[in-house]
Amino acid sequence: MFCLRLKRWLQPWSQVCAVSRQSAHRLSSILQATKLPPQKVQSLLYPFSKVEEFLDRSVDRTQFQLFHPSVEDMVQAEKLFISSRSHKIDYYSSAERMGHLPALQQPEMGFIGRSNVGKSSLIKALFSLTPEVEVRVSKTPGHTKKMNFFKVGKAFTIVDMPGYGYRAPKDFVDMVEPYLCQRKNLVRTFLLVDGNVGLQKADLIALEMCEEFRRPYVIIVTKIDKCGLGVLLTNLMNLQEVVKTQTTSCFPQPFLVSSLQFWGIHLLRCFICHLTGSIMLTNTS
Ligand SMILES: Nc1nc2c(ncn2[C@@H]2O[C@H](COP(=O)(O)OP(=O)(O)OP(=O)(O)O)[C@@H](O)[C@H]2O)c(=O)[nH]1
Ligand SMILES: [Mg+2]
Repeated sequence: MFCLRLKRWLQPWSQVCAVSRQSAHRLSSILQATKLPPQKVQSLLYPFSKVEEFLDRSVDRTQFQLFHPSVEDMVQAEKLFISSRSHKIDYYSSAERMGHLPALQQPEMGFIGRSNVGKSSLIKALFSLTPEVEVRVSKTPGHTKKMNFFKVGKAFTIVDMPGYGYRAPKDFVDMVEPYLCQRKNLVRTFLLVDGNVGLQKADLIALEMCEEFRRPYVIIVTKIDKCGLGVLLTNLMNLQEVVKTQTTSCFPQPFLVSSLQFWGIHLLRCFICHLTGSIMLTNTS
């Protein structure tokens, strides 16, 4: 029974992954995405819900409700990611240390993770409906050297951070730690973990740091188009065990994404809009 369900689910997974780069780009708009067959739409919009049934034994459902907004909520959220004259989305400024931080008051969302985990690519995917916003990505780890602030109208700011680990900037600790710990309008930290390799030592150190700051953070599992289902499930089970036993400030639901295939991007846009109070959810069941 388990294998049958697994097989059934594997099919849309591989099919959605098989879309070309060009047609994948069309999926960045929810109206286009919902034209796919229903099974594919589910995988694209709610990737965690699709794997959750295989993780049942490790998920403690008593503590929280899965973030599972309706498609209508996602449509509302998507509007915030489209630039207009009255709602300008743009790169705002960069900072190398606390003294350089922009004096913005609106809620901020900070993205951290190991070099090359896909932070900039994820932000680029979030802004894909406003392609004039330039977010630089690179195959070479250690590409992003400063904290880059992207202003989303008056609603919120998204902050792309340098990566930790391999080729991290020399002043990484002086730059990022005080920001994460002290920035008043930082509403959420998103800690990115590579779905293909799972939690690494450097990720556990970052997790410990987030715990120490006692500010709410959320784990995002990246590059899920790259990994087989078995690898992904193993890494997710390990992650959930760590979250359950070693964290108190971490949101229990990981967000699964592929920035190239747009898996989980619509859900994440909606979550960001929800966290920043930019939309009212119609349905959270
Ligand atoms: N297959 C796949 N590759 C991805 C995905 N996201 C990012 N990548 C690739 O991973 C590499 C690193 O991406 P970046 O977004 O620059 O990573 P980063 O975390 O910003 O890296 P630093 O700025 O160096 O810390 C690039 O070659 C991306 O194309 C994804 O969802 N799927
Ligand atoms: Mg980067």
